[in-house]
Amino acid sequence: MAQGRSTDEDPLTLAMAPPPDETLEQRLVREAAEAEAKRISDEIDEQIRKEREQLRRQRKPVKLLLLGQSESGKTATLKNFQLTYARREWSEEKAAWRAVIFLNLVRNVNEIVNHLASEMSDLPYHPDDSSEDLQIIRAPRALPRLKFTDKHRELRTRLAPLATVQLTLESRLGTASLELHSTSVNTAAPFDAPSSPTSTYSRRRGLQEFSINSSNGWKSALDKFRTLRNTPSRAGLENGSVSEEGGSGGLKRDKGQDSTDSTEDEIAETIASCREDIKLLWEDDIVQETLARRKVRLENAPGFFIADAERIARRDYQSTDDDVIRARLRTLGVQEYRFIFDHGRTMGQEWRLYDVGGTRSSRGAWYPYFDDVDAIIFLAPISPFDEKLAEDRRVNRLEDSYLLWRSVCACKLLARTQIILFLNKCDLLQAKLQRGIRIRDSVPSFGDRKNDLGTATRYFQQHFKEISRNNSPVQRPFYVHLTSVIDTRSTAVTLGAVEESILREHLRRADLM
Ligand SMILES: Nc1nc2c(ncn2[C@@H]2O[C@H](COP(=O)(O)OP(=O)(O)OP(=O)(O)O)[C@@H](O)[C@H]2O)c(=O)[nH]1
Ligand SMILES: [Mg+2]
Repeated sequence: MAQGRSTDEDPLTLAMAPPPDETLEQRLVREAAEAEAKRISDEIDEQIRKEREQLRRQRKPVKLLLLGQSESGKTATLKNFQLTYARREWSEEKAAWRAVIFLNLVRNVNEIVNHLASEMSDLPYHPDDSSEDLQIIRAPRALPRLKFTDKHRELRTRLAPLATVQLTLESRLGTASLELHSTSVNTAAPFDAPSSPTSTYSRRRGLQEFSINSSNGWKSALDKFRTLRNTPSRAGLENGSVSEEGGSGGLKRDKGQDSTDSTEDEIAETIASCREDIKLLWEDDIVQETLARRKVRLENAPGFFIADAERIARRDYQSTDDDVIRARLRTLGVQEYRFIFDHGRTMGQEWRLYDVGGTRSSRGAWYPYFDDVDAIIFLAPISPFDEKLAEDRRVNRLEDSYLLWRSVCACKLLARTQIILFLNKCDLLQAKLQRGIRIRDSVPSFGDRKNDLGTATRYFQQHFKEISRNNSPVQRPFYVHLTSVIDTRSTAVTLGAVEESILREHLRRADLM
């Protein structure tokens, strides 16, 4: 039976068997073809194995930490990620930002009304020294009194209800809606303190004070206003803030929801009834002169919406993408934001973004997040080269960013972590330079360089690069982007590059494990 074939062998085997009268030459050709077919089949198997492996590794979430001083644009960057890669969550959350936009608008109005009231009563004014943008402000000689009329008195009276609206919104939105105006922390990077027994104690205390808590972040602040009209039930991932109890700031209807909805409607109603007066106030020449004399530049401050009052102060106002990106609500503690990308190269991949509070007193809570993070986006706003920190008026904002950047680069735990620098608020920098503000007046080392955007960004970029080179424990590539993260289109392009670079690093790290 050695040569013979059993007649009950299956037809396929018989069909594939070499013909009994095969010549040597034919056999060689057949065997070569079979070897080639096997090679191709093995290659396909290997490809499938690799793809499976890749999928397995991709399933591990990509962890991204957003760092930078307060008002640097961390939350605005997070919103851009959401807008670009998680559109469903974005559209669910968008409506909830309406209350914040209302608060921002009402604050603009009340701030102006307060300045108007004290200028009308000739009260002495001590200007906010957070900006040194004083070169084009009034000459030292006494200026003639402004010619206020009944119109200004009436505007003040008719806009008075907005003071109550502000208080209602602040109490609803909680602590996050209030900016921090002082701190006892006087270092740029409190996570970096030497570990003496006292500092360990104070660090632990700091961590307790600022531990992640679902009840104090912007997400939970928004939850109170979240409108659930369109909220589908959410299986699987939820975005939410981490809490020690494992709670989530995700989409939950709280008991007060109905009353919240009606309060928000009433607020919209009150604001809408003031629409014409808000416009009159903002467009009034005497009011503008009052603000100029008092060195108030609302248009450069976060949450500037009064110029859009015509559109926003309406009962049926719905937040737009751009408004949400520009809305200002401070981040407290550390907010974890999870989502599965529905777009881009990493479609289907889970990302976890950590958005932190950036004031000096919040930075003590950052350290635990340095472990096991794939990448950091460090935001350094370069427009406030002539401004002071809100929480410590002695400290120049740019100087604070340099110190913070140095500590992050020098941190041993981050020695092998990819850090991507966003030199942010380039739009505001350009506006400042166009107004004739000279960098060298606040940054002497800038010297006689040209006072234009290109020269300035190159100069700042070089400075950050040197700090990284001189302080990183292990040499690391310097990734930098010039950004204005309120510009959603250009930011989407930047995030595309960032996504790719982080993913590459994520896969490389997974390979090492
Ligand atoms: N014009 C302009 N405004 C920006 C830019 N980036 C951020 N903003 C605005 O600046 C304000 C502060 O930005 P946030 O993203 O809230 O700052 P943050 O870093 O999260 O601040 P904290 O939560 O306090 O740490 C918001 O109103 C933003 O819309 C920018 O590039 N240009
Ligand atoms: Mg924030």
